[in-house]
Amino acid sequence: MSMDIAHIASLAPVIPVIIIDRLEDAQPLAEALVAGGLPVLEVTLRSPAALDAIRVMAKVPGAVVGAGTVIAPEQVAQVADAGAKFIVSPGTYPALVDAILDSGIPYLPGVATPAEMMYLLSRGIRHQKLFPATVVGGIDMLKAVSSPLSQIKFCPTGGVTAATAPDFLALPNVMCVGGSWVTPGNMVKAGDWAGITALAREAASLPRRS
Ligand SMILES: O=C[C@H](O)COP(=O)(O)O
Ligand SMILES: CC(=O)C(=O)O
Repeated sequence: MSMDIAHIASLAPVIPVIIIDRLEDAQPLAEALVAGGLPVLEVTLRSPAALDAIRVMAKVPGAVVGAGTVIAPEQVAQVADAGAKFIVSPGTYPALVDAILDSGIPYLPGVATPAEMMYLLSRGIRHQKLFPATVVGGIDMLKAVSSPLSQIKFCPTGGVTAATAPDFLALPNVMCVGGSWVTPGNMVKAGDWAGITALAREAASLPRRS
């Protein structure tokens, strides 16, 4: 069954944003996050291992694995081939939107300004990622656009932490948040999967308003 982005975003309050340096970490990391209650995993195309990591993680029971840092139209076929269930981009532009909508893969595009939000609305995209959230206004930005652009639900990402995630999730126009705090590089390097499951469990228990 194919899932739309609203459904995927509804599966957990936090989407871990993951950089895989060693392919052998992919499976245990995905298992640790799913065990902690975070099934939606964004593997960023920022390392040579990323596409293979998506392939490996997609086989982990319960995981819904997407590709992040998709910045060029030609990457869409690559992530589709790897089995990505959704696509995230840090920003957006028409040729990228065209390629991703054509692929039929659920899309969570990054936006930083009302103009970009409105452009995406004009393309029928109501679920958007505010990025880099804390740099472009964070909570204040989300509150400011909540009335004029009330159709949009956001996944703020970039600078969100365990401490600030509850404030974002309390906003009515926030569906979930993204962040790397549940996959600290030192814990991945050390293979501290139990520690990552504990972080994921905390994140998965965060209440959200919408
Ligand atoms: O590039 C940043 C990722 O999207 C996540 O950001 P973060 O490390 O601030 O949580
Ligand atoms: C920032 C992010 O989530 C991305 O690179 O797609």
